[in-house]
Amino acid sequence: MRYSYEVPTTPTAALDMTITTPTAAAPNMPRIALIAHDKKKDDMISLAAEYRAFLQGCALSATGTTGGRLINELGLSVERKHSGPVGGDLQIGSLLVDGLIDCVIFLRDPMTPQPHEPDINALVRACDVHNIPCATNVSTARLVLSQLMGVRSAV
Ligand SMILES: O=C(CO)COP(=O)(O)O
Repeated sequence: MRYSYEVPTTPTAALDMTITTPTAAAPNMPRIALIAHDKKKDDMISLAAEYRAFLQGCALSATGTTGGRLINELGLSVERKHSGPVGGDLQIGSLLVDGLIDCVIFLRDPMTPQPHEPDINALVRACDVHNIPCATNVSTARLVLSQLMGVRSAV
């Protein structure tokens, strides 16, 4: 099977290398990573729109393309890492291992092979190793975000 993602021959020209710096998280501010595969990006935008008011009060990190859409379409403030296929998942994993992520919303596409499957597995494994909630579908994401919202409004 051929993957649809092709590594560009001139990386700086073809890859969006605009990486944003970390959002300073206030104490008790939930730090959430948002990642979606291409066929799940519309779902991510709908989900984030639904929880936009809450997410505006969170420190958000995202892989490149997902982050770009969250910024451009919803006006959210997002620390944007590289795109997933070129290491963005690993960058999110690194934040997580350093204790800088409280929750991962990772809308994976189970129907499409990904060229960076090992990176995806590494991130999900890191969530399990470090006992970080990882929602991989919209229903679970709603449960996790609603729970975080409830905890936050109870503080
Ligand atoms: O590939 C991804 C996750 O594995 C997502 O990366 P993008 O947000 O850059 O599309």
